[in-house]
Amino acid sequence: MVEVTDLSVDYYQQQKVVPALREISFNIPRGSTCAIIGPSGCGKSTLLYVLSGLLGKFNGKVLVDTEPVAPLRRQTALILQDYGLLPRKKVFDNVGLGLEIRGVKGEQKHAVVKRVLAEVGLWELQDRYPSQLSGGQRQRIGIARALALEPDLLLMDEPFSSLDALTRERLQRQMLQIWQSKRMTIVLVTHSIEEAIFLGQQIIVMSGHPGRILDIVDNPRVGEPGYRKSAQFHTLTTVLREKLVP
Ligand SMILES: Nc1ncnc2c1ncn2[C@@H]1O[C@H](COP(=O)(O)OP(=O)(O)OP(=O)(O)O)[C@@H](O)[C@H]1O
Repeated sequence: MVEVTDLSVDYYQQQKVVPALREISFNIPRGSTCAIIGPSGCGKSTLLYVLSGLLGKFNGKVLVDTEPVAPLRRQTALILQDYGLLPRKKVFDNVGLGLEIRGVKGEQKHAVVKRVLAEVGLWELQDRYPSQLSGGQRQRIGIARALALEPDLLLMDEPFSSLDALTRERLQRQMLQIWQSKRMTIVLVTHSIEEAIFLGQQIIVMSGHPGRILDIVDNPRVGEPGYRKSAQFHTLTTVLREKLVP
């Protein structure tokens, strides 16, 4: 689904080159999950922006569903850290925003918004404004808005980082259920080793700035009942910690 070959990205700041990513190569099979983890500033968000098509200036080859990555690809959804909800629009309209932009209106829009809000368990909050929601609820609304577009590629930039530990675990479980029922391809940027292991069938470990790939770890037990409490989960936590903090 995603094929990245020799990707390098530079930013330019006051005529100085800021190297962000160097010689990144990996593949993500369709319908699988991938977590990207690495130290602050190593280029994780940059990598996600490239995959979303928002950042078009790069060297190397990036294919999404066998096509060169392009902006506004219809079936790619990006969830940013701040959820991107519009404060003056009610939950219903926030969730329906992407559909509106794509020309889906009226009854059809209503049915989709209702379905995805029910999927994240928040249909009853449809008339609230974002400021009237908890952080976890806002995040679920952000997820619902992405789901409304029926993405086959869901990109998430530290989606649960600002939440308390319990809410975070609950939303991780919910994300896993959504993935198990829909089997879209998910790419998740995270600072959390636990989150990477809980959600990423493939874990891309990046070095510090400029970001290179240190290792790609296979994690096939994602989604198995009781995985978080298993010995293998804990062993992998230690392995990843040693890679990140040698
Ligand atoms: N617009 C920009 N201009 C210049 N440099 C930038 C720009 N955006 C990001 N950078 C630099 O590129 C590098 C990668 O940034 P990026 O935000 O992708 O890292 P990150 O791994 O997501 O960081 P964090 O984990 O702290 O969110 C950093 O060193 C950052 O300072």
